[in-house]
Amino acid sequence: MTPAAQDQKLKGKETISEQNNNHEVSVKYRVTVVGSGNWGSVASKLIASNTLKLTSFHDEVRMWVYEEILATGEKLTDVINQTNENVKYLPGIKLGKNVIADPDLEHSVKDANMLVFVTPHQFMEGICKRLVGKIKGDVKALSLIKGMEVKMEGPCMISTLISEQLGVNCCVLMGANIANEIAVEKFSEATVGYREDKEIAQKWVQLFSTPYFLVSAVQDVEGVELCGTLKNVVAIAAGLVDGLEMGNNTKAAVMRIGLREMKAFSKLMFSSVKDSTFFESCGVADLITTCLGGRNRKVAEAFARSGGKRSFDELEAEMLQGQKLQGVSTAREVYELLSQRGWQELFPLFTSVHEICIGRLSPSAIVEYSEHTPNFSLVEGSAQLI
Ligand SMILES: NC(=O)c1ccc[n+]([C@@H]2O[C@H](COP(=O)([O-])OP(=O)(O)OC[C@H]3O[C@@H](n4cnc5c(N)ncnc54)[C@H](O)[C@@H]3O)[C@@H](O)[C@H]2O)c1
Ligand SMILES: O=P(O)(O)OC[C@H](O)CO
Repeated sequence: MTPAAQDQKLKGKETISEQNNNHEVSVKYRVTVVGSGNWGSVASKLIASNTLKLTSFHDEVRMWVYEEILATGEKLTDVINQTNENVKYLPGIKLGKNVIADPDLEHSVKDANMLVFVTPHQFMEGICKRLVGKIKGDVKALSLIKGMEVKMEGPCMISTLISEQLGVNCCVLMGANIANEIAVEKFSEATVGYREDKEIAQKWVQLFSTPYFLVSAVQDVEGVELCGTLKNVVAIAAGLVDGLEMGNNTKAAVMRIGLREMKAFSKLMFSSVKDSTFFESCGVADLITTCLGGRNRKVAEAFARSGGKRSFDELEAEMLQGQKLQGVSTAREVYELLSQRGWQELFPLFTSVHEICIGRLSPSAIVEYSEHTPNFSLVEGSAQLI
């Protein structure tokens, strides 16, 4: 049964039982979105359109905003609540009157039983620390965050960070999802990754699905999350290729090699990762859209055009007006894991992206073969490891 049909059935039940003065619908979920950047704002809009329609959710969607003062001197939160628009991160789009911006993190989550996390990944450790002991006992979490942390024992996915620090079930939602396109309701797909509880995954599917946003669920949290995370490194490579004006064949080659490295790396880190996940929206589709139209690609192109003379930080600040890249830090994190294991040569694309980002190699090294630069043909070696 589709989520819409499920809810229709639920609504039917409620009407009938209301007439009988016997409510069958007892649980109403309250949703808070932690994060309000470009994707955070679009996610709030999607959710808010559904909570109005679905009887098992409270209408109001609370959105935690990392407060900032705009050039006008006004607080971003006040402007969002007055205009119903995130004028900084998603200008021109109405979020829905039932989206309430809240600058107080602890206050924004206190009544929620469904928490959607969508901030740049580097801020999540601090956010989780602040939330310990501040959320309800029965909370379910969903991470839309593409990124990971590196610990002594290996990669720590953001969903694991959330689960472990807050003691909650955490699913993920990733996909070919350039936020500005979904904001204007262009058709897209997404993948929910879940661990064991299919019912919880279906609740997330229901909360996000619209006729223009098709969501499906797969039982592979790490696979889905690693796809979303690692494609940002490949997007940097694609942007470098664009900046070097190498053309479509080269870009396609970089995408193919990148996909192989994504799969090999994911399966080496988590043996549970499924091959089929790479054919979902979170896999090959996200890789394609990011390499064609994402922010990582755009800034990497500018970096290559500057001959590597301008830093990613400088270009990010100039070109993205407060939005954040995830690919450069993810390349560093992946490199750390590869170095810990002595695997750099098995992942030449991931390795060279990091070395280019830090200025150790020139941007053109992404397509050069020499004894001093990583040899792409070795990518076959990484495939043999799995
Ligand atoms: N934008 C997209 O198209 C898109 C699509 C899918 C997934 N994602 C992923 O969603 C996540 C969030 O990205 P986004 O696009 O919503 O954000 P963004 O890059 O547009 O905006 C940056 C956000 O970080 C906030 N911020 C700045 N400093 C902070 C701090 N110290 N603590 C907490 N927050 C701070 C800003 O207020 C802003 O909300 C990322 O992991 C990204 O990869 C983005
Ligand atoms: O703009 P990017 O490069 O952060 O990519 C955006 C989304 O992840 C695409 O699905």
